[in-house]
Amino acid sequence: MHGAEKLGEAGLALLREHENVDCSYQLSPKELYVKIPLCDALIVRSGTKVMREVFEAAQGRLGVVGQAGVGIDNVDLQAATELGCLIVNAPTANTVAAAKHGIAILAAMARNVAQADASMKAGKWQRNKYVGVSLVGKTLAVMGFGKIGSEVARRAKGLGMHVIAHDPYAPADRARAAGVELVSFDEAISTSDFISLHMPLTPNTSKILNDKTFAKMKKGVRIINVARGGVIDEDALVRALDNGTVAQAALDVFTEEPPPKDSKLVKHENVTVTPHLGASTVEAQEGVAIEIAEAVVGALKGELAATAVNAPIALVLSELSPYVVLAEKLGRLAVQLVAGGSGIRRVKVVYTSIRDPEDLDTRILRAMITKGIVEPISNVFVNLVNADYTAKQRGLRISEERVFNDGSPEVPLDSIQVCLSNVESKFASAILDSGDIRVEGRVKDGIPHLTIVGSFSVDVSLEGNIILCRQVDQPGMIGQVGNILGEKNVNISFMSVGRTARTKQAIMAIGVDEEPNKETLRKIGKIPAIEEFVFLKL
Ligand SMILES: NC(=O)C1=CN([C@@H]2O[C@H](COP(=O)(O)OP(=O)(O)OC[C@H]3O[C@@H](n4cnc5c(N)ncnc54)[C@H](O)[C@@H]3O)[C@@H](O)[C@H]2O)C=CC1
Ligand SMILES: O=C(O)C(=O)COP(=O)(O)O
Repeated sequence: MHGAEKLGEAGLALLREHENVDCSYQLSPKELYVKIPLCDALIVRSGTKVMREVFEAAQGRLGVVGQAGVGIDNVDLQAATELGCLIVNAPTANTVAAAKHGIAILAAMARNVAQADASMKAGKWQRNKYVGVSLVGKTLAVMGFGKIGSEVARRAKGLGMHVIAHDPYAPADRARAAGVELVSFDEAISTSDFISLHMPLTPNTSKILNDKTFAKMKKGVRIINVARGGVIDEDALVRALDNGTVAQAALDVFTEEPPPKDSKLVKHENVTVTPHLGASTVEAQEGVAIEIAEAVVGALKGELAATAVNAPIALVLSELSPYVVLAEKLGRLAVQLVAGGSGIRRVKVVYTSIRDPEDLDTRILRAMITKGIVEPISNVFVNLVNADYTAKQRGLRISEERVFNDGSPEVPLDSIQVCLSNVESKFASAILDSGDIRVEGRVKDGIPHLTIVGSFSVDVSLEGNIILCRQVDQPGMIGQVGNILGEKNVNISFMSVGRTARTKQAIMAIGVDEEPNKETLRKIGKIPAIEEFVFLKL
C-alpha cells in the first residue's frame, strides 16, 4: 500500500490496521515507477497523474488505485481497465466543502474581498474602487447539477439568488424538488448573471466555455469554477475578461496546476483565485481519507467496491451477492465441460426473473460469468474491471436474454443459464440437441446450486468440486461411487441424481470437498454402468 499525496490521519490509521502503509509525498514519476511494482494499492489526490506508465510499471501487482476525492480525470481509466486495476474514489465526503468553497469565492468575488484585502495590506484605503454587486435577485446558472452543484444551488437560493441549472443527465424531479429549473446549455449561459461550473472534466466538457460560448453570455457575467480548470478555455476567458464580456471570475482550479508563474489569468485584476482548495477543510480531508481507506481495504479483500469507477456498478450488492457467486461458478463449470480444441466463441446467458429489465442490472453477473469462463483457460486474471474488455479481446461474444417468470418479487433472479454454442463437450450429456453446452443454476437459501446439466435436472450445491457421471439408471450406483471416494478419504458433501425416463439414463452429481487423485477417478470410470463422467473444479 502506498500513499502518494497527503492523506488525513484517520484514513492512514484505518489503513494501518489492515495493511503495510508507506507514505511518500511529492514523488517524481520516475520514483513512483520504481516503487509501484512493490505495491498492491496506491492512494493519490488530484495532483498526482496516474497514467498508463504507472500501470505498466506495476507489472500486474497493483490491484487498486484509490483517488481520495471525486474527480478521476488524473487517472488513465482505459489503461487501468486494460491492465485489470480497479479504480475507486471518494465521491461524497468533500461535497459540502467544495460547494461551500464555490459559494465562498462567489461571494468574495462579488464584494472584491481578495482585491480589497491586498490593497489594504499595501497601505491603501480604496472604498470607491471596491464597490461590489448584490447577489439578491441575480440569476445563477449551475452547470452540472450533481452532488456539489445541487448543494451550491441550495446555498445560493439561501442568499436570495434565482437559480437555474443545466445538466443533460440530471433527473428533472430532483431539480424540481430543489426548486431549480433545468434548462438548455444555451439558455443557462445566455440568461444568467453568474455561471458556476460543477461538471466533471471529460472529453465532452473540455473547454466547454470558449470564445464561442463566452460570446453568447450576458455582458458583465461572472464565472465561478471549482470543478476542473480544463472545462474553460483559459485563453478565451482572458479575452472575455479583457473585452468586458466577463466582469469577474473566481477560480479554484486551473488547466495546469500550479499554473505558470506568469499566468495572465491568475494575475488579472478581475480574477479571484485559490490554489485548488475546494476539498481542503480539516473535516472534509478526514472524511475523504476514511472514505477512500475503507474503499481500498475492501477492494484489497476482494469485496465489490460501491465506489468503483471502472467496474460495473455493484447495484443492490447484498441482494445480488449469491448470484454473483453462482454466475462465476456456472461460467467455470461450462468451460470445463468443453472438449479441448473447440474454441469458444458464443456464450448465451439467460436470466429468468420476475423483475423488469430496468430493475436488474446484469453487468456484474455477465462480468462474473466471463471470469468463470476465461480464468480456467488462460493466464489472464479477470476481475470486475477488465471482464468485458477481456471477453472482447478473446473474441467471446456474450449475449444476454431475459425470461419473465412469476416468482416472488423479493427474489431478484429465479435462475441463470449459461450456454456455450458450437463446441464439443467432454461430457456428451451436457450438450443439447441444438449443439449447445448448457448449465443452469439457482440460489437456494443463499447458496448457489447447479440445477440443470444439458437436459438433465440435478441439484447440487456449488461448494467444493463436482463429479458428474452419466449412468444407466439402476440401484446401487451411489453406493459404488461413494465407496471408492470413501476409501481415499474424499468427503462427499452433496449428491443428487437426475434422470430422464425416456432414455433410462441418469446423471449423478456428486459434490466433493477434496480433489480425488487420478487413480480414484479411473476407478469410478471403470464402474460398468457408468457411461461417462467428468471432474469439475469450482
Ligand atoms: N475544487 C475541488 O477541490 C473539487 C472539485 N471537484 C470537481 O467537481 C466535480 C463535480 O463533483 P460532484 O458534484 O461530486 O460530481 P457529480 O458526479 O455528483 O456531479 C457531476 C454532474 O455533472 C453532470 N454533467 C456531466 N456532463 C455534463 C455536461 N456536459 N454539462 C452539464 N452537466 C454535466 C453530471 O450529470 C452530474 O450530475 C468533480 O468531477 C470534480 O472535478 C470535486 C471536489 C472538490
Ligand atoms: O475531489 C476532487 O475532485 C478534488 O478536486 C479534490 O482534490 P484534492 O484532494 O484537494 O487534490
